[in-house]
This record gives sequence, C-alpha cells and structure tokens, in this order.
Amino acid sequence: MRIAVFAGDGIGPEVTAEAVRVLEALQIDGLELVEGDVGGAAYRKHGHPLPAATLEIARSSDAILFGAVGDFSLDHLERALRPEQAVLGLRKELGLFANLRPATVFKGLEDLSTLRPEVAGKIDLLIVRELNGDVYFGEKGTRTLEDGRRQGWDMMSYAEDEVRRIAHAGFKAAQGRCGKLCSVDKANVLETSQLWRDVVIEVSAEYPDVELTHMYVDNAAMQLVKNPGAFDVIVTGNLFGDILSDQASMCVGSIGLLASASLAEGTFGLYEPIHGSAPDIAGKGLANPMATILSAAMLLRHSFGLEAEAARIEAAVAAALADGIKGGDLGGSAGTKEIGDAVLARL
Ligand SMILES: NC(=O)C1=CN([C@@H]2O[C@H](COP(=O)(O)OP(=O)(O)OC[C@H]3O[C@@H](n4cnc5c(N)ncnc54)[C@H](O)[C@@H]3O)[C@@H](O)[C@H]2O)C=CC1
Ligand SMILES: CC(C)CC(=O)C(=O)O
Ligand SMILES: [Mg+2]
Repeated sequence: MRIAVFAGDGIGPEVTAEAVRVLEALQIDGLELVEGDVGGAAYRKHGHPLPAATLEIARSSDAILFGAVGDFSLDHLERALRPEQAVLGLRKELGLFANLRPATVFKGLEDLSTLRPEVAGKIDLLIVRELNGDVYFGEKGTRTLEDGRRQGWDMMSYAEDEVRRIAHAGFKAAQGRCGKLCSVDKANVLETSQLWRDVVIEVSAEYPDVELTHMYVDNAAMQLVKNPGAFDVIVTGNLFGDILSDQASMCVGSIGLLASASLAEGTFGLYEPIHGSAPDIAGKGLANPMATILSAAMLLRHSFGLEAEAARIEAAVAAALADGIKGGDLGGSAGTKEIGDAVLARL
C-alpha cells in the first residue's frame, strides 16, 4: 500500500500533515507514505512544478494524497511552469478523468450552511466532473489582432469518447445512489455542450434504471442555492464542475469541508481537497484540514477498499464538528492542528 504524498504550496503542507497523522493513526498494515515535490515548491527546488522524479513516485504508487498548489508570486511564469500545472499534469498524465466531489450536509449541522437549515438539510449530492478535457486542456494563447488589440483565446472542445466515459461514470454513480442523474451543460449556446448532451443521451440507453435530466449551467448554479436537495448526481464538464463544486461547498458550509477523488480506470486515484493553496491564510495554522482528512477517507475507500477505516475517519470528522470544533472558515476559532487533534481523538 504505497501512497504518494504531494503537499504542495500555501496551506497544502499544513492540511496534508493532519491527514497524514490520521492515516498513520489507523495503523494500517503495509502502509507506506512517499513524499514528493509539486507546484511552486517544486519549481523553486527543481525548476519545474511537476518534476520527473515526482511523476515517477506517482506512477509507482497505488494512490496519491494531494494538498494544493498555487503561488501568486509565480503567476508571471510562462503557463507551462506555473504551480497549477502540477495538478493539471498529474490529472492528464495519469488518466485521472473522473473527479468525484461529494457534497453532503452533516446531520445536525445544517446551520453550518449559509443557506436556511431546512434547505441545507436536504443536501446529499455528488458532482462527477470530467477532468481531462474541456477548455482547461485546449490550445490557448494571446495574439494581436490586425487593429492592434490584444486577444486571449482558449479552445473548448470535447470528443465523443471523452464524454462517453464520464457519462458512464455518472450513470454508474447514480445507480449506486438514488438513481437520478442531471447532466449540466450550456447546449443552448455551445457546440461542445450540444455534443455533450447528444452523447449523454446515447449513453443513457444503457441505463434504463437511471432517471436522466439536463440543465443549463446558469440554471444549475441557481438551483444549487434554491433547492440543492433536488440533486442526486450531477455530471458535467471540467470548467462547469470546477465552478459548481466551489458553490456546492458553501451550500454545505465551507470549502474547507469538501473532499474529492480523481479517478482513472481501475483503483488508482488522486485525492485532494477541492480548495486551493489559500495564500491569504497560509503559514498561520488557520486552515481547516477536514477536506484533506476526508479526502484521505475517500482514498482508503476507492483505492484500497478499506470501507470501515474510511467510515471511521468520516465519523470522527462529523463528531468533531458536532462537538463544536470549527475552524475560522466555519465561524469558529480552532486552528489546523487543533482540528487534527480533535479528529484523532474521535477516531
Ligand atoms: N487543486 C489545486 O491545487 C487548486 C489550486 N488553486 C490555486 O490556489 C491558489 C489560491 O486560489 P483561490 O482562488 O484563492 O482559492 P482557494 O480555494 O485557495 O481559497 C479561496 C478562499 O477560501 C479559503 N479557504 C480555502 N481553503 C480553506 C481551508 N482549508 N480552510 C479555511 N479556508 C480556506 C481561502 O482562505 C480563500 O479565502 C491559486 O494559485 C489557485 O490557482 C485553486 C484551486 C484548486
Ligand atoms: C487547476 C486547478 C487550479 C483547477 C481547480 O480549481 C480545481 O480543480 O478545483
Ligand atoms: Mg477549483
């Protein structure tokens, strides 16, 4: 059981350290943790955000626990060298195409949400976000038009096989939950989305037990706040899924609570909080590590089939919250290590 630990930048090392403490406390037989450099930290040390040695550690591991990357002081670099390329590169190189981002309100903790408790209490949804395509991986550039104006451009596209495989992931996820799949797109404007919708409908023929609906992304953003309890599984593209999942995190309570799994075919996966490196609070011991701790639980469940251990971690996080252990992101005053201690004490 070899787990690569890539802590990264900003609050990445702070939150990852707490998740590692939780993993180690479980005393799982054969657990081996191997650290590697990613992001701005890797660029400063090795001149690249995703050095070959890190990629090698990733490839020789069974799963990756990832913190966050991003460092505003390196945003002047050419795009290929920016910290974010570490996570984008790992997703692409390792074929991590299915990003699962569950958003569920903790029972009895509806008041953590910025929504009214009776609305928030019904939230139990899963965003299945495509992670290897869309405008994030299309050709891009800046050019000067004939009249001298500068123009930035990014190519958005999806090939049918890319849509098909994430659609299957969405339908399968729905089969394991309440049997409802909502495909989110912008087919009223974008050709990329029209193909997305056509292919999702084609794939739906193989899943007669799943109720498929379609929604434009602008409406989905509104419905997530109005009636989030109506969603079971949302399947969507890379860009829309990125945005909607940050929104869903606030419906639950905080971005510091939402975990994710980025999966390839098979059991390999990268597990990370949905948040970034939070430079505004980095180095102060203020970050909420719960999203990373919950990502470690997803890792144990998806990559190793350790359901009982995963459930133990999730229960410990829920118990800590129920006992009032809250970080600043939730209006509390607990620091990163204090939250880690509280989860460990309830394992
Ligand atoms: N997967 C990754 O590594 C990601 C990296 N990024 C990068 O992170 C950097 C910062 O991006 P932002 O847009 O500011 O997004 P962010 O998610 O890092 O932070 C947004 C806001 O949420 C707060 N926040 C985030 N995580 C928190 C936690 N665990 N506990 C308490 N508060 C938390 C931050 O303090 C900030 O106010 C950028 O360089 C960005 O590119 C952003 C998203 C994902
Ligand atoms: C490359 C990342 C910065 C994209 C992102 O925000 C995410 O995956 O949540
Ligand atoms: Mg994001």
